[in-house]
Amino acid sequence: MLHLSKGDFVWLDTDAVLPIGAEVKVTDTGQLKLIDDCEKEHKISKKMEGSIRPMHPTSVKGVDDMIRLGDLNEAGLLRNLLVRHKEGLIYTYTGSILVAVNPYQLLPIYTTEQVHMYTDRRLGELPPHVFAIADACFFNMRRNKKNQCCVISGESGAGKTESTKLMLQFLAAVSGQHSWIEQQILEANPILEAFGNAKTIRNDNSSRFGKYIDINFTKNGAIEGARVEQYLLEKSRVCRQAPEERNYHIFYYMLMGMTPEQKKILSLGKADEYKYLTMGKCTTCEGRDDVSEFAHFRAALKILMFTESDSWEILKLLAAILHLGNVNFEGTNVNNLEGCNVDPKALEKSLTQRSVTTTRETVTKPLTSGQAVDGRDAFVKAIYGRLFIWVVEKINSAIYKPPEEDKEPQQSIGLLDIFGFENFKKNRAQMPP
Ligand SMILES: Nc1ncnc2c1ncn2[C@@H]1O[C@H](COP(=O)(O)OP(=O)(O)OP(=O)(O)O)[C@@H](O)[C@H]1O
Repeated sequence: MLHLSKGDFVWLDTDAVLPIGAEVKVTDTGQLKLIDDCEKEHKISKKMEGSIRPMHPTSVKGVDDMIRLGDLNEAGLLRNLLVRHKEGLIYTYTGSILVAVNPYQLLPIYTTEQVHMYTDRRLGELPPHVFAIADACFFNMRRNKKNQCCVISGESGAGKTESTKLMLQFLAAVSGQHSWIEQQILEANPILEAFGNAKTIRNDNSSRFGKYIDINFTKNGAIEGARVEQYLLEKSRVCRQAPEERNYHIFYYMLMGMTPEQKKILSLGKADEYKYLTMGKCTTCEGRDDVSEFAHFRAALKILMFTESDSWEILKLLAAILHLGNVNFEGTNVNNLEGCNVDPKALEKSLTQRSVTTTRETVTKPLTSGQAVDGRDAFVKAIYGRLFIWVVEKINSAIYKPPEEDKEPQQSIGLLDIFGFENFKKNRAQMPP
């Protein structure tokens, strides 16, 4: 039997998949016992002999670079993150990879002082931090004259979007210009999030698309422009949401934030009046203020050079989507053929009939109400998808400055936000072959 004394740390096999860390303590009667990392008590018995192993000293208090762990296995990595998280340390290195554990609270570690502190420092010189990674990208790009790419991955709600924004914030700060273009790049986020993020059961601000931001720098390291690429937007969300989930933020923003006059022109009411917004039986999101988010979104549109007319066209299109979602199709039976009706006539024709053109003739067939609903939803998803692409193109036209011919090639840092894996699986069908 392992000789144990008070204060020792061990790995303990339990029914769980992985061994758990435990500390040796003394009971009131002077016996030794184990308290595991989940605060569960275990009596020490002869039977346990095979299920206890000594813990390497590096795993006891944790290390800031997991390459240094003596117990370098899955349990060791997870315990290291746990120990550090309990101390409020959310960042840990594994070599040049940064692991971030979502703190779900605002920590005072992203201040201007922190930006200065992490600027021009070698990776590992200071405690692990997302700013250190951004600084390493910037430094390597400038010193080696090579483009850099940073991959930000994790499951939904892990903190990818926040980390991407923090990296952007750092790069904008160290680029040192504090110019219009930097503000424009930062303000592209609220627009992208309005159209591409939604409340899910795992994350109140879940990105439902993948994003690659390429930030271009002059040879002196000043931000010159950027380009956003989007991929695999979850279009099905526009027509359907799972319980307790919402449609894209933009719909709720506009219904809460538009003036009564604007809403009257577009015949809009409250969110709970629209089928497309109520599938998840959830139209509000605790902690999110749709009114102020809409104001921020409108301000960001102006910064990204969307005209008043652009903004109004967007709102009109979104209103049309909401109205279309409320169209009902009544099943009918004409000449023994199942069909459906809507009003007014023109809409009825386009949504309730299907035309097939052969080499010789065009045959028009009525759709059943189910087919009409599917057709309408497919149409709406296509419109929203096009709108999203258009918005991204418009953002790029404001922030992307193609390199001038006679100038040195631009250097760039790419930030790839690989969104939640379940999105990827859901949208794989939309991927090009
Ligand atoms: N560094 C951080 N500091 C404080 N809060 C954070 C941090 N990172 C994440 N959060 C919190 O966690 C929430 C979810 O994070 P985020 O949206 O970045 O996740 P995600 O990985 O992008 O998820 P998804 O794949 O669903 O888009 C944020 O809205 C924020 O409240």
